[in-house]
Amino acid sequence: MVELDGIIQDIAAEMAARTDRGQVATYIPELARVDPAAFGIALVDAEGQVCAAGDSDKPFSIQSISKVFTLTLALGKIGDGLWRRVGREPSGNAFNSIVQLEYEKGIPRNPFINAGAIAVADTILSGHKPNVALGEILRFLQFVSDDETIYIDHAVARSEQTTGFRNAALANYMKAFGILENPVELALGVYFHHCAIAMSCRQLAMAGRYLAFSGRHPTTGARVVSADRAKRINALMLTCGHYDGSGDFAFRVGLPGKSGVGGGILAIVPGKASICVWSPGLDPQGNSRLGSIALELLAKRMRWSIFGD
Ligand SMILES: NC(=O)CC[C@H](N)C(=O)O
Repeated sequence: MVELDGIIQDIAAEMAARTDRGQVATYIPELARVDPAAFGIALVDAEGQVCAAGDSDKPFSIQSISKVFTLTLALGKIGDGLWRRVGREPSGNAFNSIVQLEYEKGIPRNPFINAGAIAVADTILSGHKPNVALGEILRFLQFVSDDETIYIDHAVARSEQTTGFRNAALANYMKAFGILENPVELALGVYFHHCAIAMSCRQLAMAGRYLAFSGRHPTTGARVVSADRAKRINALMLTCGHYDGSGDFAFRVGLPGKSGVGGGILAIVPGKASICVWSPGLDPQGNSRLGSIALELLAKRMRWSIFGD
C-alpha cells in the first residue's frame, strides 16, 4: 500500500503539470462551468484501504458512470429479460448517435450508449412514479458507497433537460418501436436526473467495490449482486464503457472502465481494486483525456491489465 500510495501521488503530480487537458463538455451548459484544471484519483483495495490524491473529495457530475449502477438495478429487477430490450455489443458510434436505432428496430446496441441507458431508466421506472425510481437509484448509490451524503445536482439535471434534444429524439425513436414502456418525458426525466448525480472520486471508488470483488463488499462480505453478474457488468464496461473509444481504452489500459462527460472514469481491477479518476477535459470521443492517461500509467506500473503483465 505504501508503494501504491507513492505511485498515486506521482501520477497526480504528473497530471497536475500537464497542459494537454482536452475540452470540457459544453453541450450541457452547467458542465461548462467546471474548472478544467481539476484532477482527482482514489482507489480502494481488497482490505478496504483507500489511496487518494488531488481533488479526490470534490463532487463532480458522474453523468454516464451512473449507467453502471442503473444497469445493475435493472438486471436486479427483470434479470436477463433486459436483453430483449437492450443489446450487448459495442456500437462503434458516438454515445449519442441515432444511426443504428433505425436498422436495429429501436433496440439500442448496449446499455451504456445514451439510447440504451434511457431504455434501462425506463425499465427501472416501470410500476413506479419517477421520484420513487430516482430515490431507488440514489439510495443504491448511497448503499454501495457507504455514504448517505450523495445527492442529485438539480441545476445539472435542469440544464440537460432544457437542452437534451438529441436524447429526446432517441427516446421518441425507441418509443415508436415500442421499446419504452413509459411516457417519453418520464423516462427522460429519470435518465437526466441519474446522470446529474454528484459524487467524488472517493465515493465512486467505494461504489465500484462490488464489481471488483465478485459482487460483494470486500470488508463486510455483504452481497450486492452475484459473482456472475458482477463479472458480466465488467465485461460490458470493457467492451462498451468508452463508446467508440472502448477499443483504445482496452488497448492502452486493459481494464473494465466506464466514463462520463463530467470527466470521471470508474475502472475495475478484478480481485484487486476499484479506482476512480476525474479530470474534466475530454477527448473527441467524450472520455476524460487525462483520466485515461492516468489509468494507463497506473495499470502499467501495477501490472494490472487483465490481459497480462
Ligand atoms: N457520455 C455521457 O456521459 C453522456 C451523458 C449525458 N447525460 C448525455 O445524455 O448526453
